[in-house]
Amino acid sequence: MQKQRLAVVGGGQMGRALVCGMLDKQVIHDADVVIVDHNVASRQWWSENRPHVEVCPDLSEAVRDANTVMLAVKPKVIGRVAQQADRFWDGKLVISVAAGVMLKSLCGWIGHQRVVRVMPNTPCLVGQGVSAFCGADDVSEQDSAWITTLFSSVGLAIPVLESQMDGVTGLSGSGPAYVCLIVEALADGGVLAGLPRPLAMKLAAQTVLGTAQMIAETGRHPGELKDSVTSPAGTTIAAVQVLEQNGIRGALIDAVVASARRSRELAAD
Ligand SMILES: NC(=O)C1=CN([C@@H]2O[C@H](COP(=O)(O)OP(=O)(O)OC[C@H]3O[C@@H](n4cnc5c(N)ncnc54)[C@H](OP(=O)(O)O)[C@@H]3O)[C@@H](O)[C@H]2O)C=CC1
Ligand SMILES: O=C(O)[C@@H]1CCC=N1
Repeated sequence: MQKQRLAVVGGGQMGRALVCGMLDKQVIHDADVVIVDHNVASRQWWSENRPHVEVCPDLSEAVRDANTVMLAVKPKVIGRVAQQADRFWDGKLVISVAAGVMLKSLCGWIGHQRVVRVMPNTPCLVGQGVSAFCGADDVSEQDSAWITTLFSSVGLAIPVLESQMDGVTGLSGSGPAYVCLIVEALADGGVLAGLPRPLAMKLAAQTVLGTAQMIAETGRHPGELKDSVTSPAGTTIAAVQVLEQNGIRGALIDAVVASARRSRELAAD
């Protein structure tokens, strides 16, 4: 395979989770990556935390030598970034991780169809992310294989239809925030019940981690696994009653749908 050089435009939250995760898994190496970020604080973060990765403020310089360019800037600026650099995209595979921004728009700005839209999530930082992707017309099998190699190094990489991208964004793209709220609230509950904060946080995070792993590894339905915790007249059913009275399932369903709706709106912004 041709040697890959990756330029990442936008070294913020998602750029960091992806690149640091990929570097840790050694699917890419320090010398093969350049981060482009106009934000001084962001460039400083890279210099302090990944001192061997090249960082620069200038898009043109970095893109020149890359054969893959990942755009990890906010949806409202991605059009400007893509058009600003339109003469650089020839011969390069372009990846966008921007929520809501459609392949049709990306290809129009970039001027070719070798473009992949990916919706990753922040647990890529620790190799436990999930990234859904779809490609435009000129993405080759070799390109798809490279995308799969890159993103499966930091979690699951799943090809989807573009029409599924808003739902993916609502569920797994935004999902780490919902889970963090849940972990934080569980820890608060532990503190209210008298546990020290560090112990409560450890118990909350490990309970979510272990339960997710149990669901993924056993393939058993979450309802069945919930029943296995719930003794007749026991502690768990008393808590489940409180959660149901407060509409936890409806709130989570509404949250996913609200994020998916916002993703659809971003396409039109
Ligand atoms: N965060 C997440 O969990 C996820 C995010 N995404 C997508 O990832 C993309 C990036 O999000 P996120 O990482 O959270 O955003 P951040 O704001 O954390 O990172 C973007 C970085 O790019 C910089 N930047 C903006 N414009 C330019 C430019 N023209 N040239 C160079 N650098 C630039 C920003 O600087 P400055 O702030 O000064 O403009 C910032 O440092 C978004 O499109 C989002 O939809 C997708 C999945 C999950
Ligand atoms: O909040 C956002 O818009 C981005 C996209 C998915 C997760 N974060």
